[in-house]
Amino acid sequence: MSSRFTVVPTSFDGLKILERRIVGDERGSFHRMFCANELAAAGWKSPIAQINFTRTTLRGTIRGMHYQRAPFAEMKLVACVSGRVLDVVVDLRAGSATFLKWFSVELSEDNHCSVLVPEGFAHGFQALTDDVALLYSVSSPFTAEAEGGLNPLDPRIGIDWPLPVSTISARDAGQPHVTDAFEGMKLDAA
Ligand SMILES: Cc1cn([C@H]2C[C@H](O)[C@@H](COP(=O)(O)OP(=O)(O)O[C@H]3O[C@H](C)C(=O)[C@H](O)[C@H]3O)O2)c(=O)[nH]c1=O
Repeated sequence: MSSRFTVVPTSFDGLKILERRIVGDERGSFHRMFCANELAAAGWKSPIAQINFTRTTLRGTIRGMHYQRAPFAEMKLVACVSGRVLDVVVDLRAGSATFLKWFSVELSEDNHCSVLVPEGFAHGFQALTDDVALLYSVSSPFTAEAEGGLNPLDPRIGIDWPLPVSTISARDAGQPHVTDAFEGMKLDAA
């Protein structure tokens, strides 16, 4: 069976864009959202621990930048199943050549792209249309006590959000800015 995904590497180690191949017929279309075999080859090495669905009502809303500290760090496979978002990740891996650098990709219902985010990244997005929905698989269960966050408007990270922020949670708006003391995530931390 031919591949159901085209895996596109990025300049960030382990961060991949997956283009889902659409199978269509007179009834409509079919595409695979996850495939253990193909995803293992792309770097997804763990069972799926959770699949999350979020709906965001207003264009311009930002959710993020969230991560879980080791040993609860998560891989994420993120897809937009309604509307359009700018999906953004920040590399928090201690010693990474792209430490504290950000990467963005547009995900939409129509472009059939997912982003495979390795452990050690903060993740967030901005809704580019009203009524966006994200469906994303994570490799580690939600662990509130291990949650961390970056301020999505932190000038030191410098994320270039395309729209004025329309809505942001108090929690996200109140996240601390990165200081010189921030050494990043040591993923082999016990
Ligand atoms: C992530 C998560 C949250 N929750 C609870 C915690 C809160 O009571 C409520 C909303 O959580 P939060 O405000 O963190 O939701 P988002 O702002 O959409 O956060 C998510 O969106 C950004 C973009 C991410 O990448 C993370 O996966 C995730 O943090 O759901 C759960 O019960 N289980 C979960 O797995």
